[in-house]
Amino acid sequence: MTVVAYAPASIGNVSVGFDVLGAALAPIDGTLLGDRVEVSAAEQAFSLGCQGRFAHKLPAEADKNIVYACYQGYGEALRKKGLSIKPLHMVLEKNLPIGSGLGSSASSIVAALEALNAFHDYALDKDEQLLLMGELEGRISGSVHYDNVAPCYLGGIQLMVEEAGIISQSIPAFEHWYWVVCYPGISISTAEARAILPAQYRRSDCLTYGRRLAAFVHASHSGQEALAAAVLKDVIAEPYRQALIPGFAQVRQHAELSGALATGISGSGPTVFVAMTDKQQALRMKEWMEQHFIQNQDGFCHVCHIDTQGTQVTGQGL
Ligand SMILES: Nc1ncnc2c1ncn2[C@@H]1O[C@H](COP(=O)(O)OP(=O)(O)OP(=O)(O)O)[C@@H](O)[C@H]1O
Ligand SMILES: N[C@@H](CCO)C(=O)O
Repeated sequence: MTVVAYAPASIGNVSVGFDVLGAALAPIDGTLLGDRVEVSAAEQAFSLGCQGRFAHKLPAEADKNIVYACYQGYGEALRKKGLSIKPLHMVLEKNLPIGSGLGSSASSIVAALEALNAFHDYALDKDEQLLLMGELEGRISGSVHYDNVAPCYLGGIQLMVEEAGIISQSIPAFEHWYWVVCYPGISISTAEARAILPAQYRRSDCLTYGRRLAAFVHASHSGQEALAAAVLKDVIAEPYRQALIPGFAQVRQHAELSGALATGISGSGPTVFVAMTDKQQALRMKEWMEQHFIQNQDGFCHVCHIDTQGTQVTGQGL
């Protein structure tokens, strides 16, 4: 038996919701922008293979790959239920660059756990899976935050609730918005991009953050597109992180002149997103970013819609 799971890239924070808002991405040209993991039956307890465009950037030792931690964490969760993990071989197809701001580790974690769970007849329920995904993501970035794993797993735009036994719930997305996402090719460590943020914020920033996030969620539910776009702004991370991203100010300036709804940093960067409503404008923005923002051969740009499905078990071999 062989199972393959795909898990999409995601935009953490979506500017207005630091650590509590995340959106899954689907390129409009049908490209699969996310990692895939294959699980198949084997003789020995565990082995891991890696392939794909960014496999050479993964840690050399298999036990340093987050997929190995997923195997261990999943086995532990099964043991707590009186079940045991089967002997298996895993293959990670690493399609997302590491330290990109596209939820690269989250994509590996979600694809690995979804494939493992499908391989074990869905022994864990969705909440158990999401809790485990958050814990594993926390091990890499230094703190548990679900804004990549939740949209990657569940799809859509997810709001982290983390109260009353609810981890995350989806909010409506403006279906006709185009999200132009551009990875310039350099890497930024999430842990380091978190370490440069202030430990405390001014009261006025806290009030602005709460007001804009509430307004965005309200506007999304009530279909007020202009209001949603107007409040897509970040006072928590962007003022401190934008200096880490060469060319960010120029992207924003060009996007504003090109009719963009908003520009922001995807997760902890360096990927930048530009939200637009016109497809031709979005395609032109992509071309401009390819020429002016990408720094090396690792960079890429996609025009995306919001991915509504989240992770998918495709059933085919890699
Ligand atoms: N399968 C994996 N995918 C991504 N990173 C991995 C994986 N396995 C181990 N790592 C390690 O985890 C760390 C990931 O760092 P970081 O959280 O900054 O990247 P990221 O998850 O790719 O970021 P982002 O969410 O911004 O895309 C790196 O040190 C990387 O070597
Ligand atoms: N919310 C996290 C996302 C990291 O991808 C951060 O901005 O640090």
